[in-house]
Amino acid sequence: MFDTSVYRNLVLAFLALVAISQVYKLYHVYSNNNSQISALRDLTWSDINFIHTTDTHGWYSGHLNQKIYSADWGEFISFTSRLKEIANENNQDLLLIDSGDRHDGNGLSDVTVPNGVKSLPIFMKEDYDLLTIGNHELYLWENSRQEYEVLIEHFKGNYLSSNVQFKLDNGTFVSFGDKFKYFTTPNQKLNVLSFGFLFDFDRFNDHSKVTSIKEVIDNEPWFKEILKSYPPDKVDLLLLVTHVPISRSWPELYYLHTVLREFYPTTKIQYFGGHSHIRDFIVLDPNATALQSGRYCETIGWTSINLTTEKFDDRYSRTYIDFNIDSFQHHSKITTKSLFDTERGIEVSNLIKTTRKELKLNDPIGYVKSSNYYIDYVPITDSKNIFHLLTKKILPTLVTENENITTHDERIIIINTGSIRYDLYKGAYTIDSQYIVSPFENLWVKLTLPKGIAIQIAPILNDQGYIAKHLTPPHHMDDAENKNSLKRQTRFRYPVLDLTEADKQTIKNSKKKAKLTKGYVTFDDLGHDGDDTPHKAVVNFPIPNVVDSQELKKGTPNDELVDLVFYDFIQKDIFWALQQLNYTLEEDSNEPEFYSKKYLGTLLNEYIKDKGL
Ligand SMILES: O=c1ccn([C@@H]2O[C@H](COP(=O)(O)O)[C@@H](O)[C@H]2O)c(=O)[nH]1
Ligand SMILES: [Zn+2]
Ligand SMILES: [Zn+2]
Repeated sequence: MFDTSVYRNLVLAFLALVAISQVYKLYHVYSNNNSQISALRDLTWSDINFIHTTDTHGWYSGHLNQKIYSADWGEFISFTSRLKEIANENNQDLLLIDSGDRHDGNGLSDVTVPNGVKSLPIFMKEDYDLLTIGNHELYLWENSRQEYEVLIEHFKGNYLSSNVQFKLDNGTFVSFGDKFKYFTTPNQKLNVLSFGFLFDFDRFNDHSKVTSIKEVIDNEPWFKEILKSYPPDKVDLLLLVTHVPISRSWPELYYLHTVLREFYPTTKIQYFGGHSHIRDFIVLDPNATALQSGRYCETIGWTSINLTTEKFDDRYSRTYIDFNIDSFQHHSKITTKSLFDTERGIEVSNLIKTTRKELKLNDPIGYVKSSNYYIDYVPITDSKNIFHLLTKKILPTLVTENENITTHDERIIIINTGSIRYDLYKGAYTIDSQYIVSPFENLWVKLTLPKGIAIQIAPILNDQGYIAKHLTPPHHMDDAENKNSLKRQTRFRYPVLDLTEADKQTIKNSKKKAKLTKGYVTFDDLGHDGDDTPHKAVVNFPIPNVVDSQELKKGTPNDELVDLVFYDFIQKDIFWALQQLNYTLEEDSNEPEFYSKKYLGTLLNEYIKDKGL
């Protein structure tokens, strides 16, 4: 017989559990006293608030061996959902924005053909309000097609591109997404006019086209017509979602700004930038600022605007949020992980796990035992520098796959340092590590040159006079031109040249706090309190545009013929250097010959698998 009192007790016990869990939830949601995360700097909320990502390059699994960037895309989705809840409760607006470059740099995005097939559906689980295209969506046609057919289809009117076009099968060029968007924000009912721009990129595939911002403004009547049809009384805020560095040394946004100010003398303007992979915030004038939010899911950018205050100091805030769960929970004010996670966030985290398994991203190929190898935390000549490793050990293992070419006893191999994207960490080396270090599967090509000429190519490409923006690692782009504003650089540079006394004190203090983790210490136009987590600054040593591996014999004459091997990606630059040397190639050898398709990532794999590091 069924005993009703047992049933009643069970129901009561269940109800009691529900009640306890609700109280527990309320306590954790509203208490913010967790000592582990209380050292963080809080976000400043205002009328309108923004979460900005840029240059994610497929890092949706998070950084598996760096705790400070270890959250995954599912956790990011939970984070933004929690922030949206806060915004709605307070009748404020929160918009999510992405500035492009969504693949090339991680196994999750790059191991598939075409790359992005598995990672973009993960990226797309985030509800972006506005997004735009980066140059990495334009190197290869299949990536542009994917962008056009999958992303734009999914994000519909939120995908903005005012200066990039896609060529349809019938040969007509159409905009990548929409050229502009005029909308009203859900809570504050602000009228927003927005555009999407890419920097003046000239290496797009032949199914796409980039028109420079200047050309759009000067030669395409549609742009000014839009500005005229939305006069200042119809626009509370202009949003420029761009894949353009916001630095003052990059003129494109400043040209755009001058023109916008002719039409909107005092309207609030907010720029979002990308491409140079740094944290930065710039004040263009009292009513216009620009935010750039780093790279590789290391940073989430936050900015907020108070639209009514008279005081400039209260008008803007910006925060660079470290991509980890402590930061996310701190800013969401939810200290318990299980209460922080949303159903959708958990689903996406699970999707990442199963995709990684399917793509075998965690399977070890070999082990890096001896040391970490850094891009710029140690000087280029240090044995722990990755370029030292590549030029001394890895590149010499390259052999030609072309039986039909004549090779010579001596050889120089040149790589652009920008082709190496991240440090190589001690521990299991996987297919993921391969793409993290070296994602670009470019072809090796060869020229035959007199030794005296070949040895001068790398020094010419590294000469201060040659600002090879497309060769340099992205976050070093500003260095050459920005010598006078080193203190505004995203991390402390070495040597630090022109710091003020206050800056020096900050460095001293940050070094004193031994417990701080190493990471970004950002100097921007609002000071140096922008990083949500105070860090111990890391030192970044200078890196040249290119490095070379020289297999040369001592004493051979300068007119001895040698092989100069390089990626086809830098062919134009090699030819430019030859021109500087007044060297003319023989007519029958003025096209580089195919040398090998075994790109650097594969060479690194084979080396680690066979010999170990
Ligand atoms: O095939 C390629 C494509 C690109 N690179 C390097 O990447 C940067 C651009 O990276 P962003 O993320 O857009 O800043 C470019 O300057 C090259 O250094 C490459 O080496 N090979
Ligand atoms: Zn990028
Ligand atoms: Zn870019």
